[in-house]
Amino acid sequence: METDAVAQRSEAAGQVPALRLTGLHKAFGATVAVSHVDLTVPGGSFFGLVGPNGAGKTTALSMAVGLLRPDEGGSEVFGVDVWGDPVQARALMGVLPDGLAMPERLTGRELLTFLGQLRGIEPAVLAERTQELLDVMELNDAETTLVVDYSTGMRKKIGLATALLHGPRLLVLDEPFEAVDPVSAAALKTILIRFVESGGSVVLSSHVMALVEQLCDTVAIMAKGRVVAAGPLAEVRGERTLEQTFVRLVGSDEHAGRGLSWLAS
Ligand SMILES: Nc1ncnc2c1ncn2[C@@H]1O[C@H](COP(=O)(O)OP(=O)(O)OP(=O)(O)O)[C@@H](O)[C@H]1O
Repeated sequence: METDAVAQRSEAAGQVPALRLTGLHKAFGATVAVSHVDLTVPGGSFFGLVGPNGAGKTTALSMAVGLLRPDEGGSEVFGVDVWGDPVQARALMGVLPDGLAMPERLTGRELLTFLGQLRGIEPAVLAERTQELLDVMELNDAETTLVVDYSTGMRKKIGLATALLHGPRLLVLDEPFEAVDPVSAAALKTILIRFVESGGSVVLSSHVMALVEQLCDTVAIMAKGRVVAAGPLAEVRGERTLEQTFVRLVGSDEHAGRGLSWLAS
């Protein structure tokens, strides 16, 4: 299904999309990373963005949330222009970017407290949320560990905690499960499912098709900077698995299965 059809369907249902990208375009020199992408994430959906390495997922999500200025096009969060009204747009969303930059010489609790204070969250509410997030993310044992000394998976978890802290309506998560151990991943999945069940919307990018199939109700497949399929999961994959659909649309590597013969010799 074309993404315009998704937009028409959600508008017909009287819903403002959680995220709407229109004509987003970005080139780095001669490399077109994202090519005039239109994408609609319906409110209340659990949206998975998949694509091979270099497809443009991180670039598209960075522009969507206001971290990277597009060459052309725009992004709206619940109808709020991300570039026109960044303060309101940022209040509506929580973001887990790829390659997180955050104050690192703080413990997890100090980091959440500091960011919560910056966001003007009332002290008692902030203390309660911080404790709850550290509990749920199982970061309590690392009470005295500075974020700079966290493992990659722990950094993902504290990053997700900072994204959730102000109670956003939309979460935009770039590879949230990368390097996260299975036990922590199960906890993160539960948090995200609960978030969507309570009315929140999630957009996540991932390479792991099984995970996207398990969690997401709506998906988009990107390749070479373009969206090649988008819509409800069941419509995009049809009778196939998402992985089969992905390989069919994106194309398998013609070199796969051949070459490197010296490895077996
Ligand atoms: N800052 C940059 N400078 C130059 N080229 C860039 C920059 N950021 C991204 N690119 C290029 O843009 C293209 C898209 O990259 P992007 O990181 O958005 O893809 P991706 O789908 O997130 O990939 P991956 O799954 O490997 O993380 C790639 O060709 C990449 O090399």
